[in-house]
Amino acid sequence: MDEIFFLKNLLPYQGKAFKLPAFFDRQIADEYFHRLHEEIEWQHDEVILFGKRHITKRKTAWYGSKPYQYTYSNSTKVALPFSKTLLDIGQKLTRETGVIFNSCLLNLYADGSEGMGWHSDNEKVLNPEMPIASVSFGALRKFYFKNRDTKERIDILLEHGSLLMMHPPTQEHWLHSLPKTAKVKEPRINLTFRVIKEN
Ligand SMILES: O=C(O)CCC(=O)C(=O)O
Ligand SMILES: [Fe+2]
Repeated sequence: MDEIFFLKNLLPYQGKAFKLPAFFDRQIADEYFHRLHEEIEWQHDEVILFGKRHITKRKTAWYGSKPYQYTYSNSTKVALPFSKTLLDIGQKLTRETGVIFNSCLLNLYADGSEGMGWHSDNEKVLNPEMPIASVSFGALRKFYFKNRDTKERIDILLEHGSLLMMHPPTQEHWLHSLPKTAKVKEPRINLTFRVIKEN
């Protein structure tokens, strides 16, 4: 699979991350934001922390080309079939990157009071040789990488209509997070297209 070779690697070592700030032009990105907002079966996540059930503010959804199961924080989701918009976006990703993504995790952040803590996308079900493609619509938000060993932090911005590609071995060495911020009052939708291992 080809990397987008003419872009600068955002990570100084132990990984590869590339950003296309305007993967979708403004008008198409607006249209996708609205379509996804309406079309996707958004649900609040249930997480169990120290034995206590919590409902997250952030809304999520899990889609795929097969009913793949996905487990995190003690809850298992079964993928819904790719919607029209997700198929369109997935096809464009395949045209531009050569990768066939078979699943997509979606997050809807109502405003800057919602974010995502430090983690890496290294679940066992994912094919570790394949990149993860992160597409963002809506509010401009900061996104951080942090190296597991050196703790070095790399700060980037994820624009409306942007694509962030994270290639192996990024997930092994770098955590990422979406920091909360009081400045952002608008919603944002993020899609991470992934490749689930086939047995
Ligand atoms: O919203 C984002 O940009 C990050 C989402 C993310 O890291 C994830 O879904 O694993
Ligand atoms: Fe992630």
